[in-house]
Amino acid sequence: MKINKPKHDVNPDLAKERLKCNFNIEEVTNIIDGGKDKTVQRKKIEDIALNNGASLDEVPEECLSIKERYENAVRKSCVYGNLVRNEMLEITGIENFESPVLRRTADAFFKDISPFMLHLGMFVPTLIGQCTPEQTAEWLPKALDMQIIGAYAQTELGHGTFIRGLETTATYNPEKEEFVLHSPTITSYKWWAGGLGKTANHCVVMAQLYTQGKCHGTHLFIVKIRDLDTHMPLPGITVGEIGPRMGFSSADNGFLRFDHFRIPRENMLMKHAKVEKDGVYVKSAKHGKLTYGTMVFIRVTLVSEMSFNISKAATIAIRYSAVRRQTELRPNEPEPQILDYPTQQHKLFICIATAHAFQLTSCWLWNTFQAVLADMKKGNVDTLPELHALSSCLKAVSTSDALSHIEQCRFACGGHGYMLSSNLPFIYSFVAATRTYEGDYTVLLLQTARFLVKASEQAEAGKKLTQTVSYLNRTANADRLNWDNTHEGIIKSFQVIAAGKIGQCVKSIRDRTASGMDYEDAWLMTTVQLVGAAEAHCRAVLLNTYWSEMRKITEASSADVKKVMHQLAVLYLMYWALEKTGDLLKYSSVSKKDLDELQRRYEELLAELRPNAVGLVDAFDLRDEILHSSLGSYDGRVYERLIEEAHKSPLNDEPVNQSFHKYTKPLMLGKL
Ligand SMILES: CCCCCCCCCCCCCCCCCC(=O)SCCNC(=O)CCNC(=O)[C@H](O)C(C)(C)COP(=O)(O)OP(=O)(O)OC[C@H]1O[C@@H](n2cnc3c(N)ncnc32)[C@H](O)[C@@H]1OP(=O)(O)O
Ligand SMILES: Cc1cc2nc3c(=O)[nH]c(=O)nc-3n(C[C@H](O)[C@H](O)[C@H](O)COP(=O)(O)OP(=O)(O)OC[C@H]3O[C@@H](n4cnc5c(N)ncnc54)[C@H](O)[C@@H]3O)c2cc1C
Repeated sequence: MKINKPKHDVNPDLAKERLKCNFNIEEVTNIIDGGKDKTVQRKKIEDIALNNGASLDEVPEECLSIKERYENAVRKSCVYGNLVRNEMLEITGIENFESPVLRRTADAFFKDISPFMLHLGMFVPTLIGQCTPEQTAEWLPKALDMQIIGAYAQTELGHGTFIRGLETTATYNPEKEEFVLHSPTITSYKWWAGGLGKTANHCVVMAQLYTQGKCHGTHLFIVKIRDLDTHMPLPGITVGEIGPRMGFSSADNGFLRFDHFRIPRENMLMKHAKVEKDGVYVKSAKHGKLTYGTMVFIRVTLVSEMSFNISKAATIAIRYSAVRRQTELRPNEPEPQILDYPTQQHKLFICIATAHAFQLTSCWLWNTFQAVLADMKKGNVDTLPELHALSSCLKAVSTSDALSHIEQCRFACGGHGYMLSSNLPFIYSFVAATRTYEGDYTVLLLQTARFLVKASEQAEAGKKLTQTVSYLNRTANADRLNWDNTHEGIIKSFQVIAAGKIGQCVKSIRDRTASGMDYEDAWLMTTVQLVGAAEAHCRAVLLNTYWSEMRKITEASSADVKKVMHQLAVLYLMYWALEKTGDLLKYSSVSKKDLDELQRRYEELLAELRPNAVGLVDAFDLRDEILHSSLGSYDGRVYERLIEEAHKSPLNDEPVNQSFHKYTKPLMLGKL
């Protein structure tokens, strides 16, 4: 496989690691990409992006002022957006405008984030999912052609989670066939929308719909907020940027206030519910929550996004750990590579396995999502609740796990991992936001818990359950599981843990209502357990899906690739079994001896994977331009790059900073 050729000699330790690798790296890359043809397509698109303007900034993004950072990001977004519409979409096809390949190439342009991300990430998907055919024909081509740039303005200052509590109003006036958008309170300011502050000229707005004197709940509207020529906010619109935050520093998250701002009736996105010209409201015939569709879509895509982010962090930390030597093991012997420490392997190899687990699970989830969409097209919404429960817990757990694994990657790089030039802090702060946005971790797990409690009651009543909860049919009344020290045994034990926890929640709610509490309070008092039960369910789904998809996808692989893919999946099962020993002891007959044996096998597995560690991250095939890391580049020139990056600091522009003469010297001379 052609890897981007390093300009410099490869660090000798890293070169030796590559010689140790005993499987075909390209074969694993093809598995990750979803097939050989997909790898070829990805590389073609990467070449287009990377050969046309994704050059590194002369001054690192992080050394610019807030304004400069934003302006630089807009400049690069325009180059990138132009390439997407003129060249890349021709290869992926318009229907795949949000392909992970495009997302991946964007990283070569932005260390942090593009102000256009929400345009492609949420505005366009909302048009695709929420418009009538006429509205699609009107808006979508303009959006894809970047004639209009949009944002997704749902969250308000006062409410993000509780969508039904949003306060922005859209009141229909049948005489003028217009909606009047209004922000009645300070808490009704739209807040957070990416790209809204300075970049977007349109946005999708979620507002409470009033017609014929009645509120019909939240609906979506497309709103032009700025003049297309002058970019000035239109009268009735107050819009701006919300200020510096933990990450997302090169984008413009925005606020927006409406003062009786009028839009035509046709600007309500009417695929599901409608307001007729005379003001009659026609509700969605299918399901009340279809306006939440873009959120479900993004939750589904975030699982693959998490795989990508973990693979970046793991590549950086593992290559660095092969180059870095520290501490004498024995007197007068060379210091070992830090990758030789089992504690380091414990921090890092799980990251490789998790990247694979999330990638395979995300493909499976994507197929499930497509199947539900196909059902809905035929008018059948029966499969939507399961998709909502699945996408909610997988979004919550994958973002949360990614965050802690990425943090471990930073710890694994010691002090140098704290440098922005390592890119680990950028990856961390980007992923930190994913745990909150598109549905907070706890809130989404509680959504899954609602579904699980109902499923458990149905299982109790002898009803046959759908696929992802069918284990409840087998395990609902099971006592402690007989521990079975096989891979399938571990997966089954996670299903029993989940079933046990869900059953315990149902019991707690029943006990509380029996003692006089109303259902809402009984539910509230049980929410700590409910979150735990939903997490346990998600672990069972992840373990089962990773294991079965890995076996399917490697059926035709070479023996060496089969072996290493199998080892990673076993590592994942064992890691989680050891993380959850308390649960295993509670819900299965596992003994101390069994757990000691599991620990020993886990440690042996780390040692078996050790020679392939660099090969495994090379298989992620992340080009240096995408990694943006002084510690993780293919050639391993870690120390040279750290020094080169240090020299780029604007503080090194002159030998003496003016503050010395202005402040420090007067202080030294007692003249302050
Ligand atoms: C140039 C660069 C190029 C880059 C390339 C592109 C890269 C793309 C990458 C992606 C980047 C994306 C960046 C995104 C940034 C963040 C955007 C946001 O945060 S946006 C803001 C995101 N904000 C959030 O995510 C807010 C989170 N909050 C929520 O989602 C909801 O308010 C709620 C779910 C918590 C409750 O809702 P509520 O209305 O109070 O509902 P109730 O509790 O009353 O439940 C009633 C029934 O409804 C059911 N049901 C509910 N939902 C759904 C559903 N979706 N479906 C089906 N059913 C659903 C529920 O189960 C229940 O059923 P049952 O039990 O009765 O049978
Ligand atoms: C970087 C970033 C980008 C964003 N981009 C956008 C965007 O483009 N468009 C947009 O519309 N929004 C966007 N958001 C907003 C985001 O979707 C919300 O912040 C998110 O949905 C969480 O809502 P909240 O802020 O209201 O948190 P809150 O709901 O106030 O959460 C605060 C705490 O309360 C807890 N909590 C809340 N409700 C419950 C409950 N029912 N049960 C138990 N605990 C609960 C939560 O678990 C959390 O610990 C963005 C946010 C961030 C950080």
